[in-house]
Amino acid sequence: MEESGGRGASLRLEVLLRHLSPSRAAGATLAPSPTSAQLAKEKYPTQFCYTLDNNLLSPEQRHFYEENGYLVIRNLVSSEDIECFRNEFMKICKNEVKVPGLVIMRDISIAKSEFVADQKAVTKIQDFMGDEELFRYCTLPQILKYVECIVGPNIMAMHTMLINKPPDPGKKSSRHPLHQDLHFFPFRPADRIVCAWTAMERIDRRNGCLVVLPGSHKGPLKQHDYPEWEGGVNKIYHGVRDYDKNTPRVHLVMEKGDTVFFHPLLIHGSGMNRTEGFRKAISCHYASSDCYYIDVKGTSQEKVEEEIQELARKKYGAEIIVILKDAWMVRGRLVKGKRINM
Ligand SMILES: CCCCCCCCCCCCCCCCC(=O)SCCNC(=O)CCNC(=O)[C@H](O)C(C)(C)COP(=O)(O)OP(=O)(O)OC[C@H]1O[C@@H](n2cnc3c(N)ncnc32)[C@H](O)[C@@H]1OP(=O)(O)O
Ligand SMILES: Nc1ncnc2c1ncn2[C@@H]1O[C@H](COP(=O)(O)OP(=O)(O)OP(=O)(O)O)[C@@H](O)[C@H]1O
Ligand SMILES: O=C(O)CCC(=O)C(=O)O
Ligand SMILES: [Fe+2]
Ligand SMILES: [Mg+2]
Repeated sequence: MEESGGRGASLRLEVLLRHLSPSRAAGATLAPSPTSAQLAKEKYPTQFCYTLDNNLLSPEQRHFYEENGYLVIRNLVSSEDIECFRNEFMKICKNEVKVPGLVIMRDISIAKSEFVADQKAVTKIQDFMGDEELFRYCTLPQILKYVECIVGPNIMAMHTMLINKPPDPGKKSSRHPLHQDLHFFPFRPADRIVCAWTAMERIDRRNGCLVVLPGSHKGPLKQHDYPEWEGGVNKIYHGVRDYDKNTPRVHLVMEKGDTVFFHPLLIHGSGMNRTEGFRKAISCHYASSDCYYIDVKGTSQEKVEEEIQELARKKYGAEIIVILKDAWMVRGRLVKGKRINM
């Protein structure tokens, strides 16, 4: 990285002074070194709108998220932590642990087959905020410090998932169609929402890595529908109806512990799992507690709300009228700062 001659010289002087006389170096004779936010603004003078001023992201990282809508941070979560999450997930699959509020999803190809208490039957668990061990993922300080650069100091964990993408049963149903997560969320503003997604093992094209359309977060929320896939589509796996097919797709190859932060309008999906293993990732969607709920009636999100309410009616009985806002209010958990609206 290039540094202006003046600043480089003053930094060297400061180091020298500190070396010679610590008390003098601490004095007010030298200008304070520029913050990371100041450096970013010098280097990229255009307006930032997807990130907040912070002292963590390098100017390059900040610019990358602004332009592409995602940022991969390598080796952010330790192997030890990931093994704890993996063990807890296995216990849940074996019914050794019961988690209040948990939603367990099985692949459509096995949804109607006989139940086995094994990870083979579980494609994804959602809403693990009732499991202290898994929820620890959402509170990891090294993740929250990146989240804070995007959503600010008051942070809610709104939606949690552990995805256990099964070996494809031969029908390509292990794919996740291209979508925008905001389609599922009745809160705004979108720029104060971010997903953290951590690979629990090496994930590449063979086992179905994330695929992103860089820059798509700058576009609007698009219409979503079930894709017309011959082998069937999982419940609520809506895909964007149309997108620019010429936009280059980027496959995010990630090692265990690598974490991607992405904007809720970023178009993304995942390919099929061609291996025999169950490829695992853990994720959390965060929002600023300053966000507000919107009424999705009359918008492209109306259908997804109806579909979720239909699921809730089946699960909890016909007399229950679930207000989407309330459903989110009870699931969200504060992880940093103050709880304001959410
Ligand atoms: C209180 C309200 C809150 C509701 C919470 C629901 C969450 C909503 C999603 C929010 C997502 C936001 C985050 C963005 C991320 C984007 C996504 O990942 S969206 C895609 C994920 N979608 C889901 O996970 C859907 C939510 N899943 C579920 O609700 C359930 O897993 C379920 C699919 C309804 C199945 O649950 P369950 O009731 O335990 O299952 P069964 O009783 O065995 O089956 C009921 C019925 O459903 C059929 N079925 C089961 N699995 C599938 C499947 N994968 N695909 C299609 N159909 C499935 C099953 O055959 C049964 O059918 P029947 O005809 O009634 O017999
Ligand atoms: N025919 C299709 N129609 C709609 N979406 C698709 C189609 N094929 C793949 N996708 C979606 O596009 C994204 C990336 O798919 P991609 O083609 O990169 O993966 P793949 O076909 O599983 O593997 P690869 O192309 O790397 O061999 C995924 O979200 C996938 O669900
Ligand atoms: O395949 C994955 O791990 C990610 C799926 C996804 O984008 C989602 O659940 O919202
Ligand atoms: Fe998603
Ligand atoms: Mg392909």
